[in-house]
Amino acid sequence: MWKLATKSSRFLPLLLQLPKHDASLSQRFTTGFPFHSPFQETGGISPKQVATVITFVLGGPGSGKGTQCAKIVETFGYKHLSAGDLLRREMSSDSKYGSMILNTIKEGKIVPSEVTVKLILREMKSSDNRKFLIDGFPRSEENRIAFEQIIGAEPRFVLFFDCPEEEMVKRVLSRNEGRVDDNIDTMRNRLKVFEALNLPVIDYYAKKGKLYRINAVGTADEIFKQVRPVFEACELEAK
Ligand SMILES: Nc1ncnc2c1ncn2[C@@H]1O[C@H](COP(=O)(O)OP(=O)(O)O)[C@@H](O)[C@H]1O
Ligand SMILES: Nc1ccn([C@@H]2O[C@H](COP(=O)(O)OP(=O)(O)O)[C@@H](O)[C@H]2O)c(=O)n1
Ligand SMILES: [Mg+2]
Repeated sequence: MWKLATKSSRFLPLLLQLPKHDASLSQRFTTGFPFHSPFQETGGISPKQVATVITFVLGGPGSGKGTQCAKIVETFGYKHLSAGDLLRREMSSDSKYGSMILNTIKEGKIVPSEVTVKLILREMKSSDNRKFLIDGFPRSEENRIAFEQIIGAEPRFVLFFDCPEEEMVKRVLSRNEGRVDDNIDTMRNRLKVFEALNLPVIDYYAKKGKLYRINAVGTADEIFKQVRPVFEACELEAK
C-alpha cells in the first residue's frame, strides 16, 4: 500500500510534490500547543526553532539508513540523530533505563516512546542546526504520536528505504559493529516488529503525501542518486 507513494526521481515532479512550507509548524512553535512544548521551557522561541526542518528516515534493519544519512549530512549539512545510536549511548551511560534499553534491543522490540523522544528532544535543543535527519524513528504509531505530542512538530518529508528481507539479513549479519542485535535470532524478531509496527507508520506518511520511497538495492552511491534530488528540491523550495 505504501508503495503507492513512490515518487518519481525526476526533478520537476519532485518539486511539485514536495509539501509547501509548513506554516502550522511555525505556529506550533509559537502558540497554541495542545500539549507541553519542550521549546517553551527555553523561554520563547529563536529564529532557528521557527524554521526547523525535520526529516524522518525509515526502513527495515540493515536497509542502509545510517549509510545514506552520512551522505545526506555531508552534502546537505543536516544534523543526524539516529534513535538507535542515542539509545545505545544512553544504555552505556549511568542511565536508570540502561538495562531496560539493553533487553529491549536484544529482543528487537521497541523502547517506550517517552524515553526515545526525550533523547531526541535533548539533542534537538542542544543543536545549533535547524535541519534534523531523524533516523530509525518513528518505528511505531506510538513513537509517531509521542513525537507529535511532546515535540509538537511534523516532518517536512519522510524517506523510506525499501529493501528485500534477504538483503537486509545479509547486510546486518555482516555489519561487524559488535551490536548485540546483529544476530539471526534478533534479526528475525526485528523484521516481524518492522512489519507489524513500522509499516503502518510508513503507510500513514504515504497517505499524507509525505513519503519518498527509495529503492535500497544497489551500491550506496546508486542509492544516493535517488536521495539527492529529494533534498535538492527541499532546499530550493525553502528559498
Ligand atoms: N547499498 C548498500 N549495499 C551493500 N551494503 C550496504 C549498503 N548500504 C549499507 N550497507 C552496509 O549494510 C550494513 C547496514 O547498513 P546501515 O547503514 O547500518 O543500515 P541501517 O541503519 O538501515 O541498519 C552496514 O554494514 C553497511 O556498511
Ligand atoms: N525508535 C526506535 C529506534 C530504535 N530502537 C531500538 O534500537 C534498535 C536498533 O535500532 P537502529 O535504528 O540502530 O537499528 P538499524 O535499523 O540501524 O539496524 C531497534 O531494534 C530497537 O530495539 C527503538 O526501540 N526505537
Ligand atoms: Mg542504523
